[in-house]
Amino acid sequence: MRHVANTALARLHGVSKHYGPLRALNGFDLELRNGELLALLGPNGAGKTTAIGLLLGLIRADAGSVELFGHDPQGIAARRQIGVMLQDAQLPPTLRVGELIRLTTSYYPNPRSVLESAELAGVADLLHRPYGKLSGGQQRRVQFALALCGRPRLLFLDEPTVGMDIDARQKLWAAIRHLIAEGNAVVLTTHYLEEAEALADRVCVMAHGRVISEGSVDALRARIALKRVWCSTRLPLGDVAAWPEVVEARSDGERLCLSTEYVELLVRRLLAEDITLSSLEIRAAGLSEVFTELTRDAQASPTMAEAA
Ligand SMILES: Nc1ncnc2c1ncn2[C@@H]1O[C@H](COP(=O)(O)OP(=O)(O)OP(=O)(O)O)[C@@H](O)[C@H]1O
Repeated sequence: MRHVANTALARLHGVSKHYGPLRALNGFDLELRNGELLALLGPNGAGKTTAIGLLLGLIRADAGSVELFGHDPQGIAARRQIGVMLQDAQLPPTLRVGELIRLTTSYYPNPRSVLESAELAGVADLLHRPYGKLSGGQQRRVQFALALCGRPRLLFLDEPTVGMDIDARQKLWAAIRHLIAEGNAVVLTTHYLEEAEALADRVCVMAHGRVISEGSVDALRARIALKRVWCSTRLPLGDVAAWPEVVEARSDGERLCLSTEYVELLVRRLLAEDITLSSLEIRAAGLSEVFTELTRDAQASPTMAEAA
């Protein structure tokens, strides 16, 4: 992992945000640090976009403090140091890609050239095309070019690879890595767990407006000590599921998948009780399984605040 300077570029502290009776953020804390990629994960409605909207000064918090480069996020000095790619970007459809990039660079004091921006985002071949005539994935790449063209110190990417095919996604990941290597910071929201695994220095899992876990991808995975033991066995699923070593048991039709904290004990017992046991495989939990387990408890929490 890269060395990441521990300097906060932006901060949400004790932030709450309501939409009517709905509490989107609830005493939420977040710090964005220099030179790091932070992935914000969480199920739909967790509050990721709301957190970004606050940092961008698009909405105001009901309580708590919000800082962007030490200032109010609505100040122009702070805004000139950020690049943004939101989910609901609305851009003039008749403008050509090159014109859009040129217009956006004009807001920044030290922008990249139009060509450099377009090349980094993989849209150099689209410069003369009207934005409205592009495919959804191409439009997302143009939005990425607009986010990076101002040479921002901090980029906000809200689900940047939605609608992109695998090739486009890989290219965008490479471009994001390039920006990080240049020393920029990125905050990324995503539903693609492999995206967080591929890019993130730090992962913050949100559910119901709160942080439920924060750390490196590895640390996150280590939080769930459970291992998965896969095997083909003639032992009935119901019997194995009742063993004290087994937390959860399921079958994919061919093999059993057993979740356990006690791998050695479980494997010993399996082999002792079924000498024909085969296709044995032990796996650590993937981030997607960790994510599901972390959010499961939070799902039970209420989303509606008491009427104010
Ligand atoms: N302008 C709004 N008016 C009313 N409710 C809103 C508004 N914006 C967001 N919400 C609600 O606030 C909660 C948090 O929404 P938010 O968009 O921040 O979640 P998210 O984690 O970004 O979700 P997703 O992954 O679906 O993009 C949701 O319940 C959402 O319906």
